[in-house]
Amino acid sequence: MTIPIKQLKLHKLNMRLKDPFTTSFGTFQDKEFFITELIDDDGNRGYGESVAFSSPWYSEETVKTNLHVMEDFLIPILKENQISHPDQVSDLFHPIKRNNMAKSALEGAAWDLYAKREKLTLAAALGGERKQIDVGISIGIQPTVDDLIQTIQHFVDAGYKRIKIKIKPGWDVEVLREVRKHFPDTPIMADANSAYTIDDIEHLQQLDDLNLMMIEQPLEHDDIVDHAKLQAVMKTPICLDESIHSLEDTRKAYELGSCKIINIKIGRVGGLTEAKRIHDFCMDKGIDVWCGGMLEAGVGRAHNVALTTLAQFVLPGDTAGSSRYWERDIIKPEVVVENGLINVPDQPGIGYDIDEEAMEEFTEWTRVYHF
Ligand SMILES: O=C(O)CCC(=O)c1ccccc1C(=O)O
Ligand SMILES: [Mg+2]
Repeated sequence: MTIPIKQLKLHKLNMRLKDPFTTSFGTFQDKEFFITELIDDDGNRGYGESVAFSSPWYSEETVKTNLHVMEDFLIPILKENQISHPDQVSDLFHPIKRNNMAKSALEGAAWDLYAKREKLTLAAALGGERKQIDVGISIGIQPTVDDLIQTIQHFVDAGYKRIKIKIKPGWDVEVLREVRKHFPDTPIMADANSAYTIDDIEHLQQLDDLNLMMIEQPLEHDDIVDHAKLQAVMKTPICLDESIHSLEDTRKAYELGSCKIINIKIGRVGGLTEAKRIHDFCMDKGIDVWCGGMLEAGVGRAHNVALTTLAQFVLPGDTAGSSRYWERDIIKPEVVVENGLINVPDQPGIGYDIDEEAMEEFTEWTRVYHF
């Protein structure tokens, strides 16, 4: 049955992180993003969240390009076409090249609306069965090694099931050696966010002694060829993040042997439909996957929780509790981690309500599009 979409609301929000978060390419303090709200004739509301950052450091998309592409191309496509299932949104957006985070912000709202209309949890609508998901945490580059050790201790005590440490040239082998000394048995991985080149092979090979779960995106964002060369000479599994935008990218990385693990981010791959396709391919080929994060507020976090219920998400992801980044989140209840687990909500759709008061506090403006 056609989903009778009546309105789309685009809310522009701005939220300050509790603490700055530093990666090899820069520091985040404020997060600006869009909440998309699709409303049907029966008054159901589906929500999505955009994940592009303000600057094109992680990928070429930004908050402003997301707005441009949504307003000038994607929203008109949604207005001109009828859909009965969110998979069709992905097909309708296909002629627009890339801009995956803009696509995902709208496709996510269509998935939530669809699930609510069908009275299914988003997890069930996607085919997920887990009732609880394992969570890990991503720790930014710290001022000193002591700060890092203390921060790790804090999150280990809180129950997080694996610790991801951001690295960059000058903050890598020595730091990780020290960390390993303090935490001999903790599942630890490193994320370089593309900070190295193939000339660093010998340097990176030193990480093989540290029993890391994996090293994430050591080389250039668009270089699956050199990642294959690196994987061939390292026993530590390589995980690709920035390099994977689609099922096609996944297939090519698999055929080249560029990685053994894939970090699936819904926004980076253009939405839940493509994320699920990548998941299914990885399941078929025996590639382990986990769900990455983009410093999301509650709506995006809820989408990540739902996706992680799929069977091949066998490794703890980066979807921490709301309080890891936010003083106050925009959903009720907030996402809570206990003993390293998040309970998957059992209400229809994303399964969390919007905290309207919090939304108002963080909303800069709202635009309404009538269908
Ligand atoms: O906790 C999160 O949401 C993920 C944190 C993280 O590692 C990250 C944060 C900003 C940009 C890129 C990345 C990444 O996964 O590479
Ligand atoms: Mg990463």
